[in-house]
Amino acid sequence: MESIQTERFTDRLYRNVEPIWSKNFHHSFVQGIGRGTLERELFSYYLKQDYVYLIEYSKLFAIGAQKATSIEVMKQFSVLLHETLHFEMDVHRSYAKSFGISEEELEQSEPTPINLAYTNYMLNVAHNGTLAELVSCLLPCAWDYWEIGKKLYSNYHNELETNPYKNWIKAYSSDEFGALAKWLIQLMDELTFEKPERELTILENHFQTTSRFEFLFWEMLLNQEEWPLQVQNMV
Ligand SMILES: Cc1ncc(CO)c(N)n1
Repeated sequence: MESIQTERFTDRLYRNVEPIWSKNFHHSFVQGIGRGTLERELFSYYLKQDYVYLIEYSKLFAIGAQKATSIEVMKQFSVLLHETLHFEMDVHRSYAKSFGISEEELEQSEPTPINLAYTNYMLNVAHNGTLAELVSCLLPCAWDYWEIGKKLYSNYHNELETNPYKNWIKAYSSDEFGALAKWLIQLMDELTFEKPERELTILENHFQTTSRFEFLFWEMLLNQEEWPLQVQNMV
């Protein structure tokens, strides 16, 4: 007799945001990274904005460890925190170094309104919501970047050696980065097992919202959407 495989919650999440993730992959900023044609100045801008994004994003892993109810889950969040601060942000730091941007300059980048809205949304949910809500917010960041990395690698691997962004593509398509995303997917399925629809809908909404923020982030980078009305600090 055939066993009936019920759909995992993360399959449903994936189906739900597929049109958004497809737009993310086809975004001209992302394709510019894949082809290696993205202007260096725009990539530098990305490095700075993404660096301050990652500082806030990595705090979600610390809050995840705090909200975990088992040592296994705590350990895994501490691995995610470590890997983000070291492995992932090292990619940014080494690109910045080769572009003549100091670590201090990276850290002091002023987040744009979209960047700030995105990290604040996630941190608000992380502080006030359940562990499942926290995971549903950060999952598109890890999972969609992995999808983008894998697809860029498979579409452009022939030209990779001459692509200035090859280390970025290699990092996000790597098995190491994939393993972190896969663990979060598995955790999402465990945390939602046999949960009522009313709770699942809330998670689905967070997942959609942060998937849309991913799109807005690429748009913001391409158009360099800064704050209006620049002000100077008084010294
Ligand atoms: C905006 C953004 N989303 C996701 C990731 C992947 O961690 C990243 N580096 N930046």
